Amino acid sequence: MSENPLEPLLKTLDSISRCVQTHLSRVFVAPQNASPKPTLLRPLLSFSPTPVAPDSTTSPIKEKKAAPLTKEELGRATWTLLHSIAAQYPDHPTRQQKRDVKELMAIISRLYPCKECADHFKEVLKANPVQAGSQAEFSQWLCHVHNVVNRSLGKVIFPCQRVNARWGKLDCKDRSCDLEGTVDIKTLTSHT
Ligand SMILES: Cc1cc2nc3c(=O)[nH]c(=O)nc-3n(C[C@H](O)[C@H](O)[C@H](O)COP(=O)(O)OP(=O)(O)OC[C@H]3O[C@@H](n4cnc5c(N)ncnc54)[C@H](O)[C@@H]3O)c2cc1C
Repeated sequence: MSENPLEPLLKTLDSISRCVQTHLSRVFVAPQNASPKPTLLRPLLSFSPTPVAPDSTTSPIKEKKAAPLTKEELGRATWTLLHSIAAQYPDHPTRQQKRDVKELMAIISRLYPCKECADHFKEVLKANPVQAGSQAEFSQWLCHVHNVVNRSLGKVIFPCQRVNARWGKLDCKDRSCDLEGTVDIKTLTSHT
């Protein structure tokens, strides 16, 4: 069996490291009867020939095992984005914002990464043209088309009067996430 030629050296360095660690812990760290945390006593440099597993209690990143998204996960994420856009949509959108929202729906119906869903959504849009004259109108329209998709999949119909309770404005400090729309002319005249 071939042995790593550096093995004896690594073992020696490891023993030295442990000796120094024990000595320093007696002199500097451990008061009488205290049981110091082992992590505090870990040597700054370890020469252990076997790799040390990362400490799961202190490692900040816990990666999810990579796996392709399912159609359902993609759907939930997309509806979350769309209902959040609707919740943040201004009460008095600009002409550009109205155009953008129509374009967004048209793009989703062409590029949504599930072909059968995209094709079905094209039909849904044809039968239900986008209504985005205000926040209330757009969020109700979106709720309705989501229900059309729900119905086609045999899912429960969502009560659209509860859409703002389910998808309220984002929790951003001082409403800093709100989109700016046009100035409300009625509000302006009532202040003059
Ligand atoms: C544009 C689009 C088209 C799709 N087309 C298809 C398709 O053809 N075939 C297919 O298999 N899948 C399709 N999907 C995916 C499908 O709609 C669901 O997202 C998926 O099946 C997961 O469903 P879910 O029950 O977890 O809740 P989802 O339908 O994803 O809803 C997420 C959450 O939104 C809330 N919600 C539900 N309904 C409404 C509503 N009407 N208004 C407001 N909030 C609501 C509920 O709290 C729910 O938990 C499509 C998704 C999108 C975005």
